[in-house]
Amino acid sequence: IRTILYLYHRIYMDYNATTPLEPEVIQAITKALHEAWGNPSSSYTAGVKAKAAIAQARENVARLVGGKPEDIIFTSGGTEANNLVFHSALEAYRESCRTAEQGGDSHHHRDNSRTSSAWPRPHLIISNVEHDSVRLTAEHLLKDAQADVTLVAVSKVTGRVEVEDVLTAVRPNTCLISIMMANNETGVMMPIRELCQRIRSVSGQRHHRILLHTDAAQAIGKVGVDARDLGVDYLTIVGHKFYAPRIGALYVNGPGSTTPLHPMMFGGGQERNFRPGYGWRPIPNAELVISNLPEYESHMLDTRKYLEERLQAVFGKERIHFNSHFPDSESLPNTCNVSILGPRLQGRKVLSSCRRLLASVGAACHTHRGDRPSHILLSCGIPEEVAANALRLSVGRGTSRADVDVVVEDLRNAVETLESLN
Ligand SMILES: Cc1ncc(COP(=O)(O)O)c(C=O)c1O
Ligand SMILES: O=C(O)CC[SeH]
Repeated sequence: IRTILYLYHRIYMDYNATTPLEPEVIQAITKALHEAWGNPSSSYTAGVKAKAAIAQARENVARLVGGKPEDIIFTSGGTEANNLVFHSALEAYRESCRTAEQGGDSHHHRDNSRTSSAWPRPHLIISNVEHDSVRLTAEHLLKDAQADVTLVAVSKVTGRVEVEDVLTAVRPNTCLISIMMANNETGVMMPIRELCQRIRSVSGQRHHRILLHTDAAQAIGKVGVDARDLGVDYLTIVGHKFYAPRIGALYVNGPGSTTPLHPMMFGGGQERNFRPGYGWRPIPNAELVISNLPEYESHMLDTRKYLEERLQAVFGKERIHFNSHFPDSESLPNTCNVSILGPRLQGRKVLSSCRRLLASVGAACHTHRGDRPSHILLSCGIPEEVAANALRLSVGRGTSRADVDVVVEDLRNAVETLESLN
């Protein structure tokens, strides 16, 4: 029975969409639910234990991203963290306008009106391959006439944002540049460190500070992430991408002092009033990544390379197009975006014909787009008929070469079935 079960259990290769909880994390959560259920503000044992669990988690997340515990603000997830960055950047811009209007006397009574019409609207710069929680936030602010927005197109040669293109987009009223650290569909990594260095080199003589944010959701747990080495002001952390609970956090370099941070909600003072309310707090899952990242990274890279070798061996190099291969770009170790060429092999059709493989054709939040090819791939210069056949295969810490063999055989059978249909 076990053999039959094994032969027919599914193989998950959609780790960029979300990850399962590590058993150790489930145990830690269960223990916390039994013992540290109190209100962290309460002085009795259950509350003291809850407060200690949060402090430990904060310390671990800070170590995970190269920050200090006081730099970590827990949120409900990456979407909230990204929205908090945009909200804070606009508030900071309005404050700098008000201060300038009052002759630079920041102690003058605050004029609570919005930025006077004398000042241009704040300007935001994002890439054209951002996650929807960045793209749609910027789109809303544009439609609501709260900000001007520039989408910097990724290079169709490298699949990544080029620093010069971002610099060219900078205006006197630019207040935020938000570029993701790694793309969730292609796995291509963006030149965040170089971008921050170049922007800071031109920021000195500006009236409006340019705040720098990277959404590191897809990078954490796969590659090393060091916010201070990158030089960002904000960095988004998403728990369910590295086997942690569905929570998020925002790294802020000195929240409310070095870097502006303005709450979107008001309440009981939690998170130093930057993000009040008792959401679920992560169990110190970050420790696993801190201790094991080199092994995780090398294992995922080995598995992905093996997957790519087997795909070419089974289908032939001429029938396989790797949509995540850009010669001059770094990419995540675990992501293989691949198209099996052929008029009947659209990605969704192939996946629905598979009996074992669980994967996606692109971002989970784009499933409403139906059979339209991914705009991310089209933005990277992938031809439409190739993008239509895309399969996003993202391996995890535990994906084995045996899993790869099963998946490639499953794909071979699916393609054979689809191509035999008249
Ligand atoms: C790149 C990226 N940013 C942000 C998010 C949103 O995070 P959350 O699902 O915690 O809101 C995700 C995943 O869903 C993501 O892949
Ligand atoms: O890329 C994914 O599937 C998660 C973000 Se929608």
